Parts: sequence; structure tokens; C-alpha cells
Amino acid sequence: MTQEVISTTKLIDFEGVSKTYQLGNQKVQALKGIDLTINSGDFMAIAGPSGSGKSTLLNLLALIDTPTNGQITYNDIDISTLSDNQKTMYRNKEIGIVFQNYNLIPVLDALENVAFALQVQGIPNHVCLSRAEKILKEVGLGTHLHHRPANLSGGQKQRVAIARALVTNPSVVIADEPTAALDSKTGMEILDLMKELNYTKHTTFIFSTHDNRIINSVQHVVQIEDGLLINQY
Ligand SMILES: Nc1ncnc2c1ncn2[C@@H]1O[C@H](COP(=O)(O)OP(=O)(O)OP(=O)(O)O)[C@@H](O)[C@H]1O
Repeated sequence: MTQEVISTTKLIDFEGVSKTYQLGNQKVQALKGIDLTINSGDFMAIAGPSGSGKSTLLNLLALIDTPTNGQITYNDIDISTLSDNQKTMYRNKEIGIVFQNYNLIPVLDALENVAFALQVQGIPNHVCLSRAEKILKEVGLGTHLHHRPANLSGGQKQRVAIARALVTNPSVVIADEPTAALDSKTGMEILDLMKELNYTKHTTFIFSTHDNRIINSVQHVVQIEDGLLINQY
């Protein structure tokens, strides 16, 4: 059983963050003035009904999208002051992203998929491969290094995706419904794996979920509804 990390240092701050999408000649207000602080080492879920704004919030947290209004700071850096290139560099270095449908490259095996996240940073190939192998062993896939995604189960693919997100040693991992495509037993195993990595590596984990079992076993929950933060505990 892993213990929880007590988080204290402020990592991410949202101040009055709104996001409005333009849909034809209609405006969709997906987020309406979100104030949120996330501490380093946190293990938290963003919960809310379909269409409440969870993915929009995760895309802003992952620096994939920019807010319409408000300020986002990471380690006291105001993200709006960064150029697109600086933002990409910051994201590659500090943020690991886990997608619901894994987003693995089908023609690459598990080792190559994970190593790829380092190769794009220009790190020498032998270093990429040895770091990828180490993290795959840590997520329990030491015997599946040379399996391609088609030859892995859903839970194993998600482990590869988590290894790929962690291999760059980011300060935060952001995951959009990381257990949604998995049966409930495998989903809980993935949750336990993320908890263990949060504890051993002190990586901050932020994920969206609909799953009550997950909501009941995280450190913090942020509930959003209709683009508003309605509760956090
Ligand atoms: N690119 C877009 N263009 C226009 N409207 C969008 C876009 N993306 C999201 N929306 C709208 O913004 C609102 C919030 O969507 P979002 O995907 O963030 O919700 P969600 O809570 O993640 O939903 P789900 O749980 O179903 O994935 C919804 O009304 C959605 O239709």
C-alpha cells in the first residue's frame, strides 16, 4: 500500500481563467472564470458531467490551448509571456500527457514508443533506449519491451503511455480519463500504478474522470459543472 505525498509548493495557478470557443457564429463558453491552485506532488482528479469543461481545462493545463481570459502561471512563470516555441519547450520538459486512447505509434514497439519522447529532444539514441527500458520495467512491462501496440492489452498500452509521459521526468502528468477505455479491475490497477509513481517520483498527477471509485481514492477533487468550479475538496 503506498502512502500519499503531502504537497505544499504551488506549481500551477489559474486566475479567472475563461475559455470561449467560436462555433460558426455562436460562442460556446466552456470555462467561466476558473480560480485554481495545484501544488507540486498533488494527486488530483477533475470531475464533472459530460460537456462541463474537463477536457478544455486539461488542454489549458497541458499548454495545448490558450485561455480567452485570465492568467495561468507554472512555477510563477506567466505562460502568456512565452512564445509558442518556448511554450512547446516548456511542455516537452515539464509536462507528460496521457491520452484516453493511448496515442501510441502502431509501427513502433513499446520501447521505441517510449524512447521517441526523448529522441525528439535530441538526446542520444542509446540514452533514450536505456531510459525507456528502465521506466518500462518500473511500470511492469519489462517482458513486453518489443511488443507493438497491437500485441498489447488495453491496460498494457496505458502503461506504455504512462511510461512515455514519465520518461522525460516531467513535474506534472496530465491524463484525460486514463481509465475510461479499461475494464474496472484494470482501471484500478492503472490508478494504483499512478499513485505509486506519485509517491516514489513525487510527480504531480492531474486527471479527469467520471469514475466514482477513482474520485474516492485521490487526494483532491475539483468538481466542475457548466464551466464553473463548483466545489473542491
Ligand atoms: N473545439 C470546440 N469548439 C466548440 N465548442 C467546443 C469545442 N471543444 C469543446 N466545446 C464545447 O465546450 C464545452 C465543454 O467541452 P469539454 O470537451 O471541455 O467538456 P468535457 O467535460 O470534457 O466533456 P466530456 O466528459 O464529454 O469529454 C461543451 O459545451 C463542448 O461542446
